[in-house]
Amino acid sequence: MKKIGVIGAGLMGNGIAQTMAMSGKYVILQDITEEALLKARNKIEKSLGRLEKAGHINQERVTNTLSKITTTLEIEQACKESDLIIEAVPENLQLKRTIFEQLDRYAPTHAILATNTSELSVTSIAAVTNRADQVIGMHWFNPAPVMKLIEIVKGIDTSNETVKMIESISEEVGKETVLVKDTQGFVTTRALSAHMLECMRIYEEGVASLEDVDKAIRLGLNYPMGPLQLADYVGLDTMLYASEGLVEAYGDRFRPPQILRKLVEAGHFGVKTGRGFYSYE
Ligand SMILES: CCCCCCCC(=O)CC(=O)SCCNC(=O)CCNC(=O)[C@H](O)C(C)(C)COP(=O)(O)OP(=O)(O)OC[C@H]1O[C@@H](n2cnc3c(N)ncnc32)[C@H](O)[C@@H]1OP(=O)(O)O
Ligand SMILES: NC(=O)C1=CN([C@@H]2O[C@H](COP(=O)(O)OP(=O)(O)OC[C@H]3O[C@@H](n4cnc5c(N)ncnc54)[C@H](O)[C@@H]3O)[C@@H](O)[C@H]2O)C=CC1
Repeated sequence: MKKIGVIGAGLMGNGIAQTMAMSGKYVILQDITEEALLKARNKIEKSLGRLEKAGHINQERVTNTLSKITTTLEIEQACKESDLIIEAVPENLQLKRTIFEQLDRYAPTHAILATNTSELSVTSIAAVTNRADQVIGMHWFNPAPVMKLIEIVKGIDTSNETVKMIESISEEVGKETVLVKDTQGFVTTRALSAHMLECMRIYEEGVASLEDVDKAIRLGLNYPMGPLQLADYVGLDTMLYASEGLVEAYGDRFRPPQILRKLVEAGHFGVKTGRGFYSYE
């Protein structure tokens, strides 16, 4: 797999594009606005700069990586020569199904179509294509260039060959993998949501301040980030979509807390909008 299409250049799309290009893949990154593409390029440059400053890569690798990434507003352009297409558009089943119809139409017949969904049904997404055996969940973690895991989700019709190819490319780009059945939330989103949503309720009930809930989990349980800080980092919009999907599958225990819903209603999605539980302005 030499050429990778990435659909959606947001938080995850730009990190996935960067990781692939750092491993020598040619990447074509697509989004619906020039602004999103520009923002993505800036984020990639910043992240590469950070890795260079920390001594992980040299200037030549930075230049080389950037030269391997092109951007486009045309989904057809991102598909037509790609061996693997990774979708990272917002967590909405209908949107993803619409995108996959187009990926199926424009991608070469050998291409694998992967979704970075956090919890939606890979099987349902695959069902709109004529190649369900070549559709798979390839669930990355934020920040994609740093986090070690890819959670591979095998839909009902995903072939073993497709699984093997995704395991192989994940390893090639320096990631470890786990293989999971296509169930709502897989392993990681189901486990993380239970923890994060409960921490939001603890804060909502006034048990401790925002800072102290985060500090308690960070220092007392040895997590790299507090749950409310992590929620801002992941994106509160994404968290709300994910928890709504989990409620449908597992019931009330994943019900989104009022505070999460209100922040999203106000347009405060976390780091990406400058405000969430914390302010970043
Ligand atoms: C209802 C719930 C629904 C949820 C559904 C959506 C979510 C999903 O589907 C799946 C997810 O992604 S869940 C989120 C997973 N991510 C995490 O948990 C991140 C937790 N935080 C961390 O690991 C570290 O704070 C972190 C690595 C971020 C930063 O590390 P530190 O705190 O130690 O800070 P630094 O010292 O600044 O960084 C450590 C090293 O990493 C490098 N780095 C960090 N960010 C980078 C980036 N964006 N690009 C490049 N390099 C980066 C940094 O340079 C540093 O390197 P060293 O100098 O070598 O240590
Ligand atoms: N935020 C996180 O920590 C993680 C998110 N995910 C999943 O990755 C996917 C994307 O999430 P984020 O990158 O956080 O969202 P985001 O909101 O940062 O980025 C989504 C991007 O998709 C673009 N987009 C919207 N409609 C589009 C279309 N029709 N065609 C092309 N691009 C379109 C948007 O303009 C935006 O740039 C979601 O399914 C999410 O659940 C998976 C792992 C971690």
